[in-house]
Amino acid sequence: MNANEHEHRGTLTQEENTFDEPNRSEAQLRTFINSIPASAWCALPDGSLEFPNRQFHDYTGLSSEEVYGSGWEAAVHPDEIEPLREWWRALRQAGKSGEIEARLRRFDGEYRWFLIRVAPVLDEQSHVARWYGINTDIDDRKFAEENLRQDEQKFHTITDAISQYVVVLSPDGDVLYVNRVALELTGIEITDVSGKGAFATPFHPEDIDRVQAERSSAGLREEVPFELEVRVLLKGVDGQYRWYLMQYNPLKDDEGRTVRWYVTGTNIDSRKKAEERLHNENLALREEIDRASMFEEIVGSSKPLRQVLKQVEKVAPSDSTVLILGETGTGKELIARALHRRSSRSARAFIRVNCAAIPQSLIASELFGHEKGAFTGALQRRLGRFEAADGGTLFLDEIGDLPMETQIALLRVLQEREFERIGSHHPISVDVRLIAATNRDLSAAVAAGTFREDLFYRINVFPIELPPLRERAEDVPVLLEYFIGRYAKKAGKNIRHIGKHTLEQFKAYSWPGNIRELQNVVERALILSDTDTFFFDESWLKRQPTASSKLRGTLSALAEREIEMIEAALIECHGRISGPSGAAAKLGIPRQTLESKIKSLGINKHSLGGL
Ligand SMILES: Nc1ncnc2c1ncn2[C@@H]1O[C@H](COP(=O)(O)OP(=O)(O)OP(=O)(O)O)[C@@H](O)[C@H]1O
Repeated sequence: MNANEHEHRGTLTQEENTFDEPNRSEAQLRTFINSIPASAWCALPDGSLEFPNRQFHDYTGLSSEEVYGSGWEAAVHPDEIEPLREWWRALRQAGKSGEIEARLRRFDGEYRWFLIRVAPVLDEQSHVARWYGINTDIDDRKFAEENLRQDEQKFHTITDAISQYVVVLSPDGDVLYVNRVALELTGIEITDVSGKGAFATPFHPEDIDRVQAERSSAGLREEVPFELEVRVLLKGVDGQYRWYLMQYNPLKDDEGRTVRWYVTGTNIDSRKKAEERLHNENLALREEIDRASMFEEIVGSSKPLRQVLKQVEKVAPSDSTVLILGETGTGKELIARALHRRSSRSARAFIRVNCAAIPQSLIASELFGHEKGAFTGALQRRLGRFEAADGGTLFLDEIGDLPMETQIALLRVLQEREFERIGSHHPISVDVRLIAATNRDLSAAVAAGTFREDLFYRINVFPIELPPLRERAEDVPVLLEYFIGRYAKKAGKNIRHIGKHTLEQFKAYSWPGNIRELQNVVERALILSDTDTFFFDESWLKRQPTASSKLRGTLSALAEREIEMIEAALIECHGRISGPSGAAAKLGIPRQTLESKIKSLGINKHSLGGL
């Protein structure tokens, strides 16, 4: 095919047009055209009608003389004469085939719709030699189309009056119509959402894959009603998405084929938010139940404790980040809960994360959550503790144990108040008050390069230092009484007396495990006691004169601190050294190192393990 022929694709050359071969007579051609069961005609290169067939005459009722030249225009509906002339002129100029729809008057005066199709026949010089046309009656189709259009128009008028989000889809799910309410709510134009795949324009980017999968698998393919939940970006709510329930209903034709989908959207945002809140609160309640002991009061009236409580009262109602410092078992978590309870967030979740108890590789996902498939083993999307604490308080216990990369992520949340789930690029903003606690010396960790300085300054907004029990020995009797009361009740026993000597011993003891250690001693004593006088085995406090304690006078402050930390860890881990719940893991040092330190510092691990 040469270039010229390309240009005239859809036209016939004289060689191809068997009816124009020189050896065929004009009469034969006319006979043939007359036998075509449709209005057919032939026109000269200038467009003037040369020969209309019999059906043309029969339909229009016009004679040959009347239609020759441009006389045929008499059969054209007045509204279509101008567009038809224009189209015909353009076609002749271009020398190309074309088609147009127009109403033509029947012999009885009734107009019907026709599809007029024209093709030129070219001579050897590629000039138009003739135009051949055929007019096909499409009135029934046009009528059906018009009915449908009117029906749809009526439907649109009705749906526009409905104060609900309504969208009409094609059987494939392409948007055909969006009602006024939906357009106003989303602020989008119908042109933004019409066409393939554009249905998701106002949807939350995180929901699109799921919606697409639910629509095409279960939904549109099955051709039965279905519904899904999606977040929709609404105009005028400051870039916020709202949860909508989308209900899809198919409209079927007489043969049961789906011709349209009607989708209604209902705002379910408050229900979803309430569900989320409930979920958070459930989490918090579960934590509360797990740690029922946390409902107890803060016992003690020593000056150092009163000072702490004064600070709690001052800072609790503010949204400031609080850093609680203190040795293990001094009541840091108790104080964190007291801060939450006295804040305006008290009705919302208090979420605790023990950074030391979670394997380092999982801590980021625990805090920020992850998407399904974000890493091996991430079989489900999981919300992180930050999201769970939204509106409430997040308590990061043992913050000094946070790995470096999580420290960076945490710093970002504190600065920008947003984060991404692992495996997602979509930022999530949360409203969380942070309370952190540590028994480590964070400034030393900063100096040693294991804790970020910028994060330290971020969390050290309002530090509260809990004194160790040995510095508030005057609280020991009241704490002892308090724990005896509690555990006697639990053990079904009645303790009436505490010996003077017992009290003195308790007050003199250094309590490296602080209040937790005291609590454990009382619990153990109550289990064993069978009289109404509080009795305990003195060997339980024998740590005081152990080799480690004896050495204290001569050891440097650093070694003393080390001994305290190791002893406290051993008490907490019930004397266990290795394993995930052992003292080595708790201190974040290898087992062998801990073993050799215990030996070199002369710590008696056996006397510490029993509690
Ligand atoms: N002032 C107090 N009155 C009554 N009970 C207390 C007091 N302080 C601490 N406790 C109790 O002592 C135990 C240890 O307290 P908590 O867990 O708050 O200490 P912590 O400093 O957070 O310990 P760790 O550093 O090991 O996490 C808890 O059972 C707590 O209820």
